[in-house]
Amino acid sequence: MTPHPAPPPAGQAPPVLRVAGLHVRFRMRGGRHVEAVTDAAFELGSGSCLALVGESGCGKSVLASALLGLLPGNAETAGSALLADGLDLLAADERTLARTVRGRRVGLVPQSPAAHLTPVRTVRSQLQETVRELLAPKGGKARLRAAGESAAARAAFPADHLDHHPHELSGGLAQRAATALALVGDAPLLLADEPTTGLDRDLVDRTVDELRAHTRDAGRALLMITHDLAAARRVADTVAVMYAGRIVEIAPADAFFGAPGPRHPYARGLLDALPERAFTPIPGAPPELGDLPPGCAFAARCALADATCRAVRPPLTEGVACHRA
Ligand SMILES: Nc1ncnc2c1ncn2[C@@H]1O[C@H](COP(=O)(O)OP(=O)(O)OP(=O)(O)O)[C@@H](O)[C@H]1O
Repeated sequence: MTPHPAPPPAGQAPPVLRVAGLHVRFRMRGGRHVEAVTDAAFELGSGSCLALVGESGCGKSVLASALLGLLPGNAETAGSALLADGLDLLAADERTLARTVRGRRVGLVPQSPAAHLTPVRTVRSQLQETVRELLAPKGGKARLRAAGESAAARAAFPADHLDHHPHELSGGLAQRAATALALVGDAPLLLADEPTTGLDRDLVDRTVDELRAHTRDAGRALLMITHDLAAARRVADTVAVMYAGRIVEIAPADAFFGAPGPRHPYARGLLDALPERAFTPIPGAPPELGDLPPGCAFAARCALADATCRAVRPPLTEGVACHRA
Protein backbone atom coordinates (compact mmCIF):
# COMPACT_ATOMS: atom_id res chain seq x y z
CA MET A 1 0.00 0.00 0.00
CA THR A 2 1.26 3.51 -0.78
CA PRO A 3 2.15 5.19 2.49
CA HIS A 4 0.61 8.60 2.90
CA PRO A 5 1.77 10.58 5.91
CA ALA A 6 -0.81 12.07 8.26
CA PRO A 7 -1.79 15.67 7.44
CA PRO A 8 -0.08 18.41 9.53
CA PRO A 9 -1.93 19.71 12.62
CA ALA A 10 -4.54 22.42 11.94
CA GLY A 11 -3.02 25.88 11.49
CA GLN A 12 0.46 24.55 10.72
CA ALA A 13 1.86 25.06 7.22
CA PRO A 14 2.38 21.74 5.45
CA PRO A 15 5.99 20.87 4.59
CA VAL A 16 7.11 21.88 1.12
CA LEU A 17 7.87 18.20 0.47
CA ARG A 18 7.03 15.03 2.38
CA VAL A 19 8.62 11.84 1.19
CA ALA A 20 7.43 8.56 2.70
CA GLY A 21 8.31 4.95 1.92
CA LEU A 22 10.07 5.85 -1.31
CA HIS A 23 11.43 2.85 -3.17
CA VAL A 24 13.03 2.82 -6.59
CA ARG A 25 14.23 -0.35 -8.22
CA PHE A 26 15.45 -1.09 -11.70
CA ARG A 27 14.41 -4.21 -13.57
CA MET A 28 17.44 -5.84 -15.13
CA ARG A 29 17.97 -8.72 -17.56
CA GLY A 30 17.36 -12.22 -16.23
CA GLY A 31 14.78 -11.04 -13.67
CA ARG A 32 17.40 -9.33 -11.50
CA HIS A 33 16.71 -6.05 -9.72
CA VAL A 34 18.85 -3.12 -8.60
CA GLU A 35 17.43 -1.68 -5.38
CA ALA A 36 18.56 1.92 -5.91
CA VAL A 37 16.42 3.57 -3.19
CA THR A 38 14.85 1.68 -0.30
CA ASP A 39 12.25 3.12 2.05
CA ALA A 40 13.43 6.74 2.01
CA ALA A 41 11.47 9.13 4.23
CA PHE A 42 12.05 12.79 5.10
CA GLU A 43 10.32 16.15 5.25
CA LEU A 44 11.41 19.52 3.96
CA GLY A 45 9.83 22.24 6.05
CA SER A 46 9.04 25.70 4.78
CA GLY A 47 12.24 27.79 4.45
CA SER A 48 14.52 24.82 5.12
CA CYS A 49 17.39 22.97 3.46
CA LEU A 50 18.11 19.25 3.65
CA ALA A 51 21.49 17.98 2.45
CA LEU A 52 21.53 14.40 1.16
CA VAL A 53 25.08 13.10 1.43
CA GLY A 54 26.86 9.82 0.74
CA GLU A 55 29.41 8.15 -1.52
CA SER A 56 28.97 7.80 -5.26
CA GLY A 57 26.40 5.26 -6.37
CA CYS A 58 24.34 5.20 -3.17
CA GLY A 59 21.11 6.36 -4.87
CA LYS A 60 21.05 10.11 -4.32
CA SER A 61 20.54 11.10 -7.95
CA VAL A 62 18.03 8.32 -8.52
CA LEU A 63 16.01 9.71 -5.62
CA ALA A 64 16.04 13.20 -7.20
CA SER A 65 15.07 11.78 -10.61
CA ALA A 66 12.16 9.94 -9.00
CA LEU A 67 10.85 13.23 -7.57
CA LEU A 68 10.90 14.78 -11.05
CA GLY A 69 9.46 11.77 -12.88
CA LEU A 70 12.70 11.47 -14.85
CA LEU A 71 13.50 7.80 -14.25
CA PRO A 72 14.16 5.47 -17.19
CA GLY A 73 11.59 2.93 -18.36
CA ASN A 74 13.05 0.01 -16.37
CA ALA A 75 12.39 1.78 -13.05
CA GLU A 76 9.61 0.83 -10.63
CA THR A 77 8.67 3.18 -7.79
CA ALA A 78 6.60 2.95 -4.62
CA GLY A 79 5.79 5.37 -1.82
CA SER A 80 4.74 9.00 -1.91
CA ALA A 81 6.30 12.42 -2.33
CA LEU A 82 3.75 15.09 -1.47
CA LEU A 83 4.14 18.76 -2.31
CA ALA A 84 2.52 21.29 0.04
CA ASP A 85 -0.52 21.55 -2.24
CA GLY A 86 -1.09 17.79 -2.00
CA LEU A 87 0.27 16.75 -5.40
CA ASP A 88 2.01 13.39 -5.15
CA LEU A 89 5.04 13.58 -7.43
CA LEU A 90 5.25 9.79 -7.64
CA ALA A 91 1.64 9.41 -8.72
CA ALA A 92 1.48 12.39 -11.12
CA ASP A 93 1.24 11.63 -14.84
CA GLU A 94 3.82 12.85 -17.35
CA ARG A 95 1.54 15.64 -18.63
CA THR A 96 1.12 17.10 -15.12
CA LEU A 97 4.84 16.80 -14.42
CA ALA A 98 5.80 18.45 -17.70
CA ARG A 99 3.22 21.24 -17.56
CA THR A 100 3.01 22.11 -13.90
CA VAL A 101 5.89 20.58 -11.98
CA ARG A 102 9.30 20.66 -13.69
CA GLY A 103 10.68 24.18 -13.54
CA ARG A 104 7.50 25.63 -12.05
CA ARG A 105 6.91 23.82 -8.76
CA VAL A 106 10.20 21.95 -8.64
CA GLY A 107 13.40 23.48 -10.04
CA LEU A 108 16.43 21.29 -10.80
CA VAL A 109 20.08 22.27 -10.68
CA PRO A 110 21.37 19.25 -12.61
CA GLN A 111 24.44 17.14 -11.96
CA SER A 112 25.69 17.45 -15.53
CA PRO A 113 24.95 20.97 -16.77
CA ALA A 114 26.18 20.15 -20.29
CA ALA A 115 23.20 17.82 -20.72
CA HIS A 116 20.79 20.59 -19.66
CA LEU A 117 22.10 23.44 -21.77
CA THR A 118 21.10 23.70 -25.42
CA PRO A 119 24.37 23.73 -27.38
CA VAL A 120 23.19 26.00 -30.22
CA ARG A 121 21.79 28.84 -28.09
CA THR A 122 23.42 31.47 -25.95
CA VAL A 123 22.94 31.47 -22.20
CA ARG A 124 20.93 34.69 -22.46
CA SER A 125 18.52 33.25 -25.00
CA GLN A 126 18.04 30.07 -22.92
CA LEU A 127 17.30 32.11 -19.81
CA GLN A 128 14.82 34.33 -21.63
CA GLU A 129 13.13 31.38 -23.28
CA THR A 130 12.73 29.73 -19.87
CA VAL A 131 11.24 32.90 -18.38
CA ARG A 132 8.84 33.15 -21.33
CA GLU A 133 7.78 29.52 -20.96
CA LEU A 134 7.45 29.41 -17.21
CA LEU A 135 6.48 32.84 -16.02
CA ALA A 136 5.58 35.45 -18.55
CA PRO A 137 4.16 34.14 -21.80
CA LYS A 138 3.32 37.68 -22.85
CA GLY A 139 6.14 39.47 -21.04
CA GLY A 140 7.77 42.33 -22.91
CA LYS A 141 11.37 41.98 -24.08
CA ALA A 142 12.70 44.25 -21.34
CA ARG A 143 11.03 42.13 -18.66
CA LEU A 144 12.35 38.88 -20.09
CA ARG A 145 15.81 40.40 -20.32
CA ALA A 146 15.70 41.68 -16.74
CA ALA A 147 14.45 38.36 -15.32
CA GLY A 148 17.18 36.43 -17.17
CA GLU A 149 19.90 38.83 -16.03
CA SER A 150 18.68 38.73 -12.45
CA ALA A 151 18.79 34.91 -12.35
CA ALA A 152 22.29 34.96 -13.87
CA ALA A 153 23.48 37.42 -11.23
CA ARG A 154 21.97 35.30 -8.44
CA ALA A 155 23.83 32.26 -9.78
CA ALA A 156 27.09 34.31 -9.95
CA PHE A 157 27.07 33.92 -13.73
CA PRO A 158 29.06 36.83 -15.22
CA ALA A 159 26.98 39.27 -17.31
CA ASP A 160 29.72 39.53 -19.94
CA HIS A 161 29.33 35.81 -20.73
CA LEU A 162 25.55 35.88 -21.24
CA ASP A 163 25.94 35.97 -25.01
CA HIS A 164 28.24 32.96 -25.06
CA HIS A 165 27.23 29.47 -26.20
CA PRO A 166 27.65 26.51 -23.80
CA HIS A 167 30.78 25.20 -25.61
CA GLU A 168 32.49 28.53 -24.86
CA LEU A 169 32.01 28.09 -21.12
CA SER A 170 34.30 26.39 -18.61
CA GLY A 171 32.81 23.58 -16.50
CA GLY A 172 32.30 25.99 -13.61
CA LEU A 173 30.54 28.58 -15.78
CA ALA A 174 28.31 25.92 -17.34
CA GLN A 175 27.36 24.84 -13.80
CA ARG A 176 26.46 28.42 -12.92
CA ALA A 177 24.43 28.80 -16.14
CA ALA A 178 22.46 25.69 -15.20
CA THR A 179 21.93 27.09 -11.69
CA ALA A 180 20.61 30.34 -13.20
CA LEU A 181 18.19 28.33 -15.35
CA ALA A 182 16.92 26.55 -12.23
CA LEU A 183 16.45 29.82 -10.33
CA VAL A 184 14.68 31.65 -13.14
CA GLY A 185 11.43 29.70 -12.73
CA ASP A 186 11.09 30.72 -9.06
CA ALA A 187 9.97 27.20 -8.09
CA PRO A 188 9.15 26.71 -4.38
CA LEU A 189 11.12 23.45 -4.23
CA LEU A 190 14.68 23.39 -5.55
CA LEU A 191 16.50 20.11 -6.12
CA ALA A 192 20.21 20.74 -6.50
CA ASP A 193 22.19 17.66 -7.57
CA GLU A 194 25.89 18.34 -6.91
CA PRO A 195 25.43 22.05 -7.70
CA THR A 196 29.04 22.91 -6.87
CA THR A 197 30.90 20.44 -9.11
CA GLY A 198 33.89 22.11 -10.74
CA LEU A 199 33.68 25.32 -8.69
CA ASP A 200 36.48 26.68 -6.52
CA ARG A 201 35.79 27.15 -2.80
CA ASP A 202 34.74 30.83 -3.09
CA LEU A 203 32.25 30.03 -5.80
CA VAL A 204 31.01 26.97 -3.92
CA ASP A 205 30.22 29.26 -1.00
CA ARG A 206 28.58 31.87 -3.22
CA THR A 207 26.49 29.31 -5.10
CA VAL A 208 25.21 27.47 -2.06
CA ASP A 209 24.55 30.77 -0.27
CA GLU A 210 22.45 31.89 -3.22
CA LEU A 211 20.50 28.63 -3.36
CA ARG A 212 19.97 28.96 0.36
CA ALA A 213 18.84 32.60 0.10
CA HIS A 214 16.37 31.58 -2.59
CA THR A 215 14.75 29.12 -0.22
CA ARG A 216 14.73 31.15 3.00
CA ASP A 217 11.28 32.52 2.24
CA ALA A 218 8.22 30.83 3.66
CA GLY A 219 6.87 28.15 1.37
CA ARG A 220 10.24 27.35 -0.23
CA ALA A 221 12.76 24.59 0.39
CA LEU A 222 16.02 23.18 -0.93
CA LEU A 223 17.05 19.55 -1.28
CA MET A 224 20.78 19.56 -1.96
CA ILE A 225 22.55 16.38 -3.03
CA THR A 226 26.26 16.66 -2.47
CA HIS A 227 29.57 14.96 -1.80
CA ASP A 228 30.81 18.24 -0.38
CA LEU A 229 30.31 18.08 3.37
CA ALA A 230 31.66 21.62 3.82
CA ALA A 231 28.95 22.92 1.49
CA ALA A 232 26.35 20.83 3.33
CA ARG A 233 27.48 22.23 6.66
CA ARG A 234 27.26 25.78 5.31
CA VAL A 235 23.63 25.61 4.17
CA ALA A 236 21.76 22.65 5.60
CA ASP A 237 19.35 22.57 8.53
CA THR A 238 19.13 18.80 8.28
CA VAL A 239 21.54 16.18 6.99
CA ALA A 240 20.43 12.83 5.62
CA VAL A 241 23.15 10.24 5.02
CA MET A 242 22.50 7.65 2.34
CA TYR A 243 24.27 4.34 2.10
CA ALA A 244 23.50 1.58 -0.41
CA GLY A 245 20.11 3.08 -1.26
CA ARG A 246 18.94 3.72 2.31
CA ILE A 247 18.90 6.76 4.53
CA VAL A 248 20.96 5.46 7.45
CA GLU A 249 20.99 8.65 9.51
CA ILE A 250 18.98 11.84 9.50
CA ALA A 251 19.90 14.56 11.96
CA PRO A 252 19.87 18.31 12.57
CA ALA A 253 22.97 19.76 10.85
CA ASP A 254 24.20 21.44 14.07
CA ALA A 255 24.22 18.15 15.97
CA PHE A 256 25.68 16.23 13.02
CA PHE A 257 28.61 18.56 12.27
CA GLY A 258 29.09 19.75 15.85
CA ALA A 259 28.25 17.99 19.09
CA PRO A 260 27.36 15.19 19.63
CA GLY A 261 28.29 14.41 15.99
CA PRO A 262 27.04 11.61 13.74
CA ARG A 263 25.75 8.41 15.32
CA HIS A 264 26.02 5.94 12.44
CA PRO A 265 29.54 4.49 11.97
CA TYR A 266 29.32 5.20 8.23
CA ALA A 267 28.42 8.84 8.86
CA ARG A 268 31.29 9.12 11.35
CA GLY A 269 33.55 7.60 8.69
CA LEU A 270 32.47 10.21 6.13
CA LEU A 271 33.42 13.02 8.50
CA ASP A 272 36.67 11.33 9.58
CA ALA A 273 37.69 11.08 5.91
CA LEU A 274 37.77 14.89 5.61
CA PRO A 275 41.25 16.45 5.30
CA GLU A 276 40.48 18.87 8.13
CA ARG A 277 39.56 15.96 10.41
CA ALA A 278 41.31 12.60 10.73
CA PHE A 279 41.82 12.24 6.93
CA THR A 280 41.17 8.50 7.30
CA PRO A 281 39.26 6.93 4.41
CA ILE A 282 36.56 4.35 5.08
CA PRO A 283 38.06 0.96 4.12
CA GLY A 284 36.45 -1.07 1.34
CA ALA A 285 33.68 -0.10 -1.07
CA PRO A 286 29.87 -0.05 -0.94
CA PRO A 287 28.05 -3.24 -1.98
CA GLU A 288 26.43 -3.68 -5.38
CA LEU A 289 22.82 -2.48 -5.24
CA GLY A 290 21.84 -5.53 -7.25
CA ASP A 291 23.36 -7.84 -4.66
CA LEU A 292 22.73 -6.40 -1.20
CA PRO A 293 23.62 -8.47 1.86
CA PRO A 294 20.79 -9.61 4.18
CA GLY A 295 21.83 -7.51 7.20
CA CYS A 296 23.27 -4.04 7.48
CA ALA A 297 24.77 -3.06 4.10
CA PHE A 298 27.65 -1.33 5.90
CA ALA A 299 28.58 -4.32 8.09
CA ALA A 300 31.41 -5.51 5.82
CA ARG A 301 33.20 -2.16 6.27
CA CYS A 302 32.28 -1.49 9.88
CA ALA A 303 34.71 -2.07 12.76
CA LEU A 304 31.77 -2.40 15.18
CA ALA A 305 29.76 -5.00 13.24
CA ASP A 306 28.78 -8.25 14.95
CA ALA A 307 26.73 -11.29 13.92
CA THR A 308 23.42 -9.44 14.40
CA CYS A 309 24.58 -6.63 12.07
CA ARG A 310 25.45 -9.19 9.37
CA ALA A 311 22.13 -11.04 9.69
CA VAL A 312 19.46 -8.43 10.48
CA ARG A 313 18.91 -5.19 8.60
CA PRO A 314 18.59 -2.40 11.17
CA PRO A 315 15.46 -0.23 10.80
CA LEU A 316 15.74 3.57 10.92
CA THR A 317 14.76 4.31 14.51
CA GLU A 318 14.96 7.79 15.99
CA GLY A 319 17.03 9.01 13.08
CA VAL A 320 19.59 6.22 12.82
CA ALA A 321 19.65 2.74 11.26
CA CYS A 322 22.32 0.91 13.23
CA HIS A 323 22.30 -1.89 15.82
CA ARG A 324 25.38 -0.42 17.48
CA ALA A 325 24.55 3.32 17.55
N1 LIG B 1 18.73 2.81 -15.41
C1 LIG B 1 19.38 2.13 -14.48
N2 LIG B 1 19.38 0.79 -14.46
C2 LIG B 1 20.03 0.11 -13.51
N3 LIG B 1 20.69 0.67 -12.47
C3 LIG B 1 20.73 2.01 -12.44
C4 LIG B 1 20.07 2.81 -13.41
N4 LIG B 1 20.27 4.12 -13.08
C5 LIG B 1 21.02 4.12 -11.95
N5 LIG B 1 21.28 2.86 -11.56
C6 LIG B 1 22.05 2.45 -10.39
O1 LIG B 1 21.53 3.09 -9.24
C7 LIG B 1 22.57 3.32 -8.32
C8 LIG B 1 22.46 4.68 -7.70
O2 LIG B 1 22.91 5.66 -8.64
P1 LIG B 1 22.91 7.22 -8.32
O3 LIG B 1 23.35 7.90 -9.60
O4 LIG B 1 21.63 7.64 -7.75
O5 LIG B 1 24.04 7.38 -7.24
P2 LIG B 1 24.54 8.71 -6.56
O6 LIG B 1 24.52 8.45 -5.11
O7 LIG B 1 23.79 9.89 -7.06
O8 LIG B 1 26.03 8.75 -7.09
P3 LIG B 1 26.79 9.96 -7.79
O9 LIG B 1 27.08 10.89 -6.69
O10 LIG B 1 28.00 9.31 -8.38
O11 LIG B 1 25.85 10.48 -8.83
C9 LIG B 1 23.87 3.07 -9.04
O12 LIG B 1 24.38 1.85 -8.57
C10 LIG B 1 23.48 2.94 -10.47
O13 LIG B 1 24.29 2.01 -11.12
